[in-house]
Order: sequence, then C-alpha cells, then structure tokens
Amino acid sequence: MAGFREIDKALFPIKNIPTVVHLFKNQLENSTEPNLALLSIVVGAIENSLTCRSNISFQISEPVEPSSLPILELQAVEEMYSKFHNIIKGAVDLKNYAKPFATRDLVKKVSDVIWNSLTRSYYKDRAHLQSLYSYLNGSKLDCFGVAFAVVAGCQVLGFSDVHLALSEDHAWVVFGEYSNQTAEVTWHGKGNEDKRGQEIGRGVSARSWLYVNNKPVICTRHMEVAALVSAINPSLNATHDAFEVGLLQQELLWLLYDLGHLKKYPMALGNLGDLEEIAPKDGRVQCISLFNEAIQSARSYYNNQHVYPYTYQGGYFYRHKMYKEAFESWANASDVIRLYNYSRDDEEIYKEFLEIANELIPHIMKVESSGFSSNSILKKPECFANLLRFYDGICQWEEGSATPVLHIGWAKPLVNTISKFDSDVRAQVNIICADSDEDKHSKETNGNFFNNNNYEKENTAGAKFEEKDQSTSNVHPSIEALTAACSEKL
Ligand SMILES: CC1(C)CN=C(N2CCN(c3ncnc4sc(CC(F)F)cc34)CC2)S1
Repeated sequence: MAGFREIDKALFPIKNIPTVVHLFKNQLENSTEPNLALLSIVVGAIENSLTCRSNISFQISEPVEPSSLPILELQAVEEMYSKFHNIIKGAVDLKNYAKPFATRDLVKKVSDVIWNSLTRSYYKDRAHLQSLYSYLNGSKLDCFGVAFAVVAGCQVLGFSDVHLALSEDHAWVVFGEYSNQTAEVTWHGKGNEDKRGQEIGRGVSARSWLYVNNKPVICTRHMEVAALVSAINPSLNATHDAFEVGLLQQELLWLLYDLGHLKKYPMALGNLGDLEEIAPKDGRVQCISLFNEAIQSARSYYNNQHVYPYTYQGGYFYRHKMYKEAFESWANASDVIRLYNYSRDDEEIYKEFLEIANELIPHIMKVESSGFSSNSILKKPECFANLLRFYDGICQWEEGSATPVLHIGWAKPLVNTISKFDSDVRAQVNIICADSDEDKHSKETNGNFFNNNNYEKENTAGAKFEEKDQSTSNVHPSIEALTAACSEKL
C-alpha cells in the first residue's frame, strides 16, 4: 500500500482547512482507493493539537499563519504512517493468508495485533481516542477506533474486501468474495466479554437494536472516509468545541456529501445537519433538509430500522420550540424501536428514549401549560395522538423482551403528560385497530396503531379528525388503561 503520492505531498506542510479539504479531495477522487491510515493520521493530528492541551509530539510550533490550523509537517505524518505500516506488516506473515480475499483468521489476526498493542487499562469513553493518531501516539483507541484500525490495517495488507459495518452504537467488519462474511473485531459497552472473531449473532442479539435487525451501514472505502470524518470530535471540554475542528469536520462532510458518499449514511447526514444548525454555510441547504435526507436514506436503504434519524430531527424541532413536530419525530422513532426486543446491549438507545420521555416531554408540558393560548399543543389532538404512539412504541419494545424497559420512574411523567390534555381534545383521537399478532415484525406491515393521518372532519384547530368510534384498540394494555383512567378522572 503506497503512502502519499506526489500530488498529496505537494500540499504539505498543511497550514489551513482548505488544504486538508484538498488532500481529502485528491484521495477521494483519484483512481486507487483512499488511504484510510493516512487520512486518519492527518485529521487525528489536527484534532489532538487543537483539543488536547498537551500537544503530543509532532513538534507543533505555534501557528504562524493567520489561518486556524497548527502547521502539520509531511515528515511527521510519514513517520506515523510508516510506524502503522510496520506494526501491521511486521505482525502478519502474508504467506499464511492466500489472497485475494480475507479470511476470518486474517481479520482476527489483525484485530489481535491492534488489541494487544493497546494500553492495558484506560478510560475507554474519553474523547479523541478514535483516530490512528491516538493509536500511534498514545496506544489508545475507543470501540469505533479499534474497528476502524482493523479495516485500515487490512487495507495496508492489500485486502480490499474488508469493510466497516456500522450500526447506531457498534462497529464490526464484513469480508470475503461476496462481502457476506461478518466478524466482531472490537468490544461493546462496559463489562461485556468481547466477541472478537465471532460472526455477528443470529440469536437473540440479532433482534436487539444494537445490530439494527441486520441492516447496518456497510461502508465502501469512501464511506469509511466519511466514518472517520464523522468521528472527528471537536469538543474541547464539556461545554466548548474547538471552532476550527468543527469547521474542518463540516467542510469535509460537505465534500463527501457533494461526492455522493453520504447517500447511504444517515448518521453522517445527521452530523452534518447538527453542524449546519450551529454554523449554516452560505449557499447550502437548510439543516432541516439534511435531517429529512437522513430519514429518507434510512427508509430507502435500511428498511426504516434506524432510530437516530428521527431523534436528530426531533432534537432540532425541540431546540426550535417546534413541539408539535418534535412529537411526530419522536413517535416515528418509537415506531422503529417497537419492532425490536430490548436487550442489555441497548443501553444507549434506552437512555435516548428515557431522556425524551422523562426530561424533554415534561419540559414541554411545563412551558405549554403555563400559557392558555388556543394555539397551545394541549389543544391539538394530533399532539395527543403522537404522544400515545410514542409511549405505545416503548411499551411494545418491552413486550417479548427478556429485559424490562419501563419502571415506576416512567409512569409519573407519562400520566402527568397525558392528563394535561382535556377530555374533549382526547376524544378527537381515533385509535385505529391493528391485527393483534404475537410476532413483532409482522406488525410493521399492519400500519400504525395510532393512525393520526386518518381524519374525516374539520375541527377547530384546522386539523381533520374522525369522531372517535367505540372500537377498542389493542394498543399496549398500559396505554389503554391510562387513557381509560384519564377519562374516568376528568
Ligand atoms: C441524535 C443523536 C443523539 C445525536 N448524535 C448522535 N450520534 C450517533 C452516533 N454517531 C455516529 N455518527 C456517525 N457514524 C457512526 S458509527 C456509530 C457506532 C460506532 F460504534 F461506530 C456511531 C456513529 C454520531 C452521533 S445520535
């Protein structure tokens, strides 16, 4: 695997963001494949020098240029690249692995080389541990960083069939002549025995959100560049970002967007949307359309089995006080999770729903019930309908799962929220029956329980609602009990 070519070397020493973008453009547009190790070292070096107080070795001099980046010398990068190259080539005797396609043994061997060269114990969730710069200068990598390093290592060895597979909270690799082989190469979560070398489970874990019902993002080389750019972390500390690092990430994501490499990568589109919300670039689409593109991408390529596109969008609406829209996004997120079984590996998404249900929605209820405007969301039946759909999805997520989701801590905010809607508003919500069926996945074809798009009559709020008929629904018993309880109470 050759290192930089002459046209890349000519860009050094790197002093500003446009030059980094130019380097990535060269790597992404030329005929051979982009060099993952080199690009990860470059952005990792810049990120670390601007976010970590101790400017680790690469002889960083104070920026002399008016531009915003410390000067990055070619020699420093080449030394790091050849160090990575020598670690991998030195440890893997290619005579034992016939080409052209990788084998499980080869992938496991590369994973072992990375794994065994890491610092014995360190705080794994720390920021800035995702790049090869961190690996080569601090022998530390986070969960994603290990998976990325394995793919970069296989690229150095010439196995172009080994690619990164990404769920919303885990990473693994695919390989083989038909790219249909899978292997764990890193750990996940706290205190879980790693499953490195094993193929991705078809057992109970396959129904957990962690493996997105076998609809992960399967990266091309170019999408692996998008993953390393997405993994750039501009945070300086808990409250501040290093402005230049965020700008670099935003410019690189736009380059990848324009080249079409974000089309099948919903989270990268969401990341770009978040950056655009903070610092909108002239002549670019609104950030809300990026969140919509992420949702369309998940619906088109991943059978709508991803949650984050809806929480990116819901978070945006919430921050902009567009509460009716936020409820719809969160209800759509809940329609995704309802088809999964909750497992102990799903903590991250559990925390996401917990925060929405027990922090964000109660906050909205508080600020909305202070005023008495006729335009209040507390007067809108579709808001009530979407909240019920949101809660019902979480209840169904729990159904059939070995691990419970709900506990008493969920009930108080839940009842408090529902009881904020008057009976005349609640009465306008039509709960549509869906066929009751044990298997979760057959439900995704039966449509929603709360079909809040199925209205017949105009009502005062301008939306159209059917009068509630007497049909009982088979939503989760706890939701039905709650709505009944509210009716009795009022
Ligand atoms: C709506 C949110 C709470 C805001 N940020 C979210 N992110 C979700 C995770 N993020 C990601 N962004 C791009 N690619 C990946 S791959 C991956 C799994 C990891 F194990 F490899 C995570 C992730 C970025 C940040 S979801």
